[in-house]
Amino acid sequence: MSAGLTARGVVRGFGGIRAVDGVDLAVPPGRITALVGPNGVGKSTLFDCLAGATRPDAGRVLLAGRDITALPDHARARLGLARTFQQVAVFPGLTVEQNVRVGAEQRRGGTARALLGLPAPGRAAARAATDRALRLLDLDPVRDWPADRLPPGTLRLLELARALAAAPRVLLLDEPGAGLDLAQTARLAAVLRALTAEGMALLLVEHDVELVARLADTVYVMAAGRMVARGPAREVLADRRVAAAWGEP
Ligand SMILES: Nc1ncnc2c1ncn2[C@@H]1O[C@H](COP(=O)(O)OP(=O)(O)OP(=O)(O)O)[C@@H](O)[C@H]1O
Repeated sequence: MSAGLTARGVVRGFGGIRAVDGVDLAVPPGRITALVGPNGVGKSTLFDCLAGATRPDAGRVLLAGRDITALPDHARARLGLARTFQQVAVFPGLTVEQNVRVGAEQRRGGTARALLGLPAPGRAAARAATDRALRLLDLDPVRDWPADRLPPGTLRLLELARALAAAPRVLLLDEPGAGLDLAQTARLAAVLRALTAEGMALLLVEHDVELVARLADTVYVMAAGRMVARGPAREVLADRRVAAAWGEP
């Protein structure tokens, strides 16, 4: 049984297009895995199959050895899988702190308990998880701001903080570096390293080659729905064929 998240032979088509065409991928604990490739090669579709936003036509997705292929995204979240979105998704009317608190509540099944009219247990634990996530992403100074007043880079960090407050075992990040300034990128890199040191399994879909080179342990390269290369970041990124597939000169 392999820990972390694993895809085996995943296929997902749209009409006549096989967006993902029989893909294997491993996202092990304590490592940063990156998925790269030019636009339109199937990265987001594979990401959605892993996160549970869409179902594969064939193949399996395993979380810590358990087959989760048929589970919807919210059931996967309860098992310790969290994700962020390419188009940042936060609650604009809530404050930064309230947004992160939503993530912390998910970790305790708080939404289900609230629906049943039961008192929320472990309120202190949720508060502690919220505070930690806010601190990690340097969001304390803006914790009372409405989310819709944040600049794009800070919004992205907020989305990450909310995912982290749920204390996931596996975290899927869709373009986490997009829109960040240099200081925010450095903060992101430090946080992701710290999380993997604690044993979290991380997958990044990322266009920023420098960020991938700086962070990733293992890089997978997709082209036309298939994996065309995978291996240690330094080797894969130095490969000319990979640079060509990625659209580099
Ligand atoms: N909902 C959909 N309906 C029809 N076709 C789709 C759908 N989603 C993706 N596709 C097609 O599947 C292929 C793979 O798209 P996908 O978005 O997964 O690629 P990508 O590598 O993530 O691209 P990008 O880097 O631009 O996000 C493309 O040809 C795309 O047009």
